[in-house]
Amino acid sequence: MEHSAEASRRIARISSHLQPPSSQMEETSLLRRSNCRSKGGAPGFKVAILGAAGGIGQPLALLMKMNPLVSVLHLYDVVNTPGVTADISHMDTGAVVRGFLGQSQLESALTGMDLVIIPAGVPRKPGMTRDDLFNINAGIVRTLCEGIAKWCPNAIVNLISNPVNSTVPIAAEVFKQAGIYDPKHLLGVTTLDVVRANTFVAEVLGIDPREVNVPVVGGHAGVTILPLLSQVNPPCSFTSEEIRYLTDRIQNGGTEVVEAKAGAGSATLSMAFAAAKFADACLRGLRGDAGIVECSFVASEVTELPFFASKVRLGRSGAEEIFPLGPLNEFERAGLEKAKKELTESIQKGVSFIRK
Ligand SMILES: NC(=O)c1ccc[n+]([C@@H]2O[C@H](COP(=O)([O-])OP(=O)(O)OC[C@H]3O[C@@H](n4cnc5c(N)ncnc54)[C@H](O)[C@@H]3O)[C@@H](O)[C@H]2O)c1
Ligand SMILES: O=C(O)C[C@H](O)C(=O)O
Repeated sequence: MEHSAEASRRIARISSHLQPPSSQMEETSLLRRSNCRSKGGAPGFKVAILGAAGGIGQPLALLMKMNPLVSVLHLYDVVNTPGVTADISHMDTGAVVRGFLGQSQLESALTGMDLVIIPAGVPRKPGMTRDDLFNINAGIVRTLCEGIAKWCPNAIVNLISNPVNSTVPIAAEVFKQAGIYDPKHLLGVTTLDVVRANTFVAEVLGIDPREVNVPVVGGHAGVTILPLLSQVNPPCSFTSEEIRYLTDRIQNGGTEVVEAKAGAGSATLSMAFAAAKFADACLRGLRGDAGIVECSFVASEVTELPFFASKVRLGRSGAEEIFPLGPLNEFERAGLEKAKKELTESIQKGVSFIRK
């Protein structure tokens, strides 16, 4: 009785639920997703994360799935996206999540996207500089940007992969070669420097970090990270000892995390928080909200360098306005000269990688 044909069919059905989920989950359920009544068409923006299975990518995927402005979330990586996608897709928030694995699925991952966030690439280990990542990450960023140029040429791009001071110029050159470059669409993510600066300044002042806003300009590596402590909001003053301590801690915040992780990578959780904050600002800008201002490493005429991080106003077409640096004190002017010297080389290295 128990071994009737019907019982065998039931067992087969149950075990089909236990198979590892595919990226779309369609093979594993009796009711296929395509047969569900959901139209998956809630209003909102379509966002892709490239490198979504990594240390930053996973918590960033979680945070973007929680963002009410996101209607569709595409998770792309060269490994492990089926598991990450199955996991994130069970969150009862609005965004529909789809996973994509490997180069052959890059086209589907990118087609129709409004915003592409790129944390793909290798992180630092103790003793390394961000520039030591160039040889591996430059090629990864080039390939992914070639895909963006082909399949979502109008998307806003948030570039996280290090060295940001070189990967943003690489992306710009790829887009120029493809004939689709719009400088307003390409934004290097330096939000973690601002997030750290707000935290460390708040600690020194003994106030809530959510009430602090520190502009951080220049770039995203060592001395190119230039906190403008004379322009902190709310206005405040520091002793010269506090200025030296804060500048050093903000410039070396990344290294502080790399050393504490002792070989297990660099900042991932605070970075996912910062990237989600910046992506949300970009989406609010795309929606047409007024007065959205964030620091970002963008094509710029604020200095004589072709790229520079400073405050930008985000709008429907991306980085719509780039604000000048404002008055700097003597300490900051000296810091600016050091930052520009290193930035010039990093930018040139990125440009040459594509033009060579
Ligand atoms: N801009 C910033 O402030 C900031 C902060 C922290 C880390 N980062 C940088 O972000 C990058 C990622 O850091 P992480 O800790 O998440 O590293 P990770 O190694 O944990 O994750 C990187 C992910 O990228 C994926 N990947 C590799 N090649 C790929 C490709 N061709 N296409 C798609 N995905 C690919 C890997 O499979 C992996 O899942 C590093 O370069 C790191 O230095 C930048
Ligand atoms: O420091 C790193 O290598 C990662 C990142 O750029 C950071 O600032 O934390």
